[in-house]
Amino acid sequence: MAIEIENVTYTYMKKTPYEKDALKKITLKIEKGSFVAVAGHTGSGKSTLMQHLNGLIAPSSGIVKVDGVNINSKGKGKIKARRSVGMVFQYPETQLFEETVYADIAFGPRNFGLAEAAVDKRVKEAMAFVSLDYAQYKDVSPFALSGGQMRRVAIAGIVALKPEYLVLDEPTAGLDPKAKHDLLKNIKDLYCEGNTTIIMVSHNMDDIIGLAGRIVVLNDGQIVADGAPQEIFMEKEILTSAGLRAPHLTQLLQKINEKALPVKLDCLNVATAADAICASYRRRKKNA
Ligand SMILES: Nc1ncnc2c1ncn2[C@@H]1O[C@H](COP(=O)(O)OP(=O)(O)OP(=O)(O)O)[C@@H](O)[C@H]1O
Repeated sequence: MAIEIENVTYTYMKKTPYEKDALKKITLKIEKGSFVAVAGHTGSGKSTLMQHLNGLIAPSSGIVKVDGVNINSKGKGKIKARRSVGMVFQYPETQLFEETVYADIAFGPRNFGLAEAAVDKRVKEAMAFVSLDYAQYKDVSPFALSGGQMRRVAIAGIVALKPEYLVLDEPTAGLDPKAKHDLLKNIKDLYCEGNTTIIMVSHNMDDIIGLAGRIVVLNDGQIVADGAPQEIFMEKEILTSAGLRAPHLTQLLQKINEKALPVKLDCLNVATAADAICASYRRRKKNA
């Protein structure tokens, strides 16, 4: 089971002076159960690629399959396959439209034909996921909330659909540090529950470091790197040309390595980095 993108090309405004090849022969397989980050500079094609995953955009050429079904074909399985991919857009709060937080989050599950008791359960779970108190916020207008709270309502609306594949297009953009920290933690918890494959767009390697098991780097509509975070963070040239930087932890280890001690650079958290520094320091002392 996977999302498979095969030789996908997408051109905006074809046959006009503004024609733009946003994706150029992209081939990518996202296995069910994985957490994949998609990174790249602004305009590299990340959002365009994400919108292909649930059929919002059909490729100019190439194929997108979800669990083996071509989601742009005329076949029967297409709607079910598309529904298994939930999409949280960049600035999803612009898509809120109902009169209360409850109604907004309940809209999708109701539309899927769930009974009211099941809808209610989904709304409560989704609000807990985004850390919005049910009793306090359920009857509030989404438009009376802060930007960060509106974002959480919009994300809850997608989470309530329990998609098998959850696509998050820069979910932390514009959030304050606490809201960002909470949201990333909740995304991690959701992934750890084990039922959701996550594809998350981010410019920020510090957001990605503790989450994704794989990073795909886009540059000018093409995949320029694809691998485990430890491998990608070492690719200084590729990252720089894609307008990205290694996470602060990796940069710190690189500096220590250049200036003081030979340390392992592929540490993904502070605890393993501290162990690597201490081990190297002990070796040096022993050999002195
Ligand atoms: N509706 C559109 N019409 C014409 N060109 C577009 C349209 N949407 C995107 N583009 C162009 O396609 C290219 C890829 O855009 P896309 O939004 O996919 O990039 P991105 O990597 O998601 O950028 P960002 O990080 O700023 O969201 C850019 O050059 C952009 O200007």
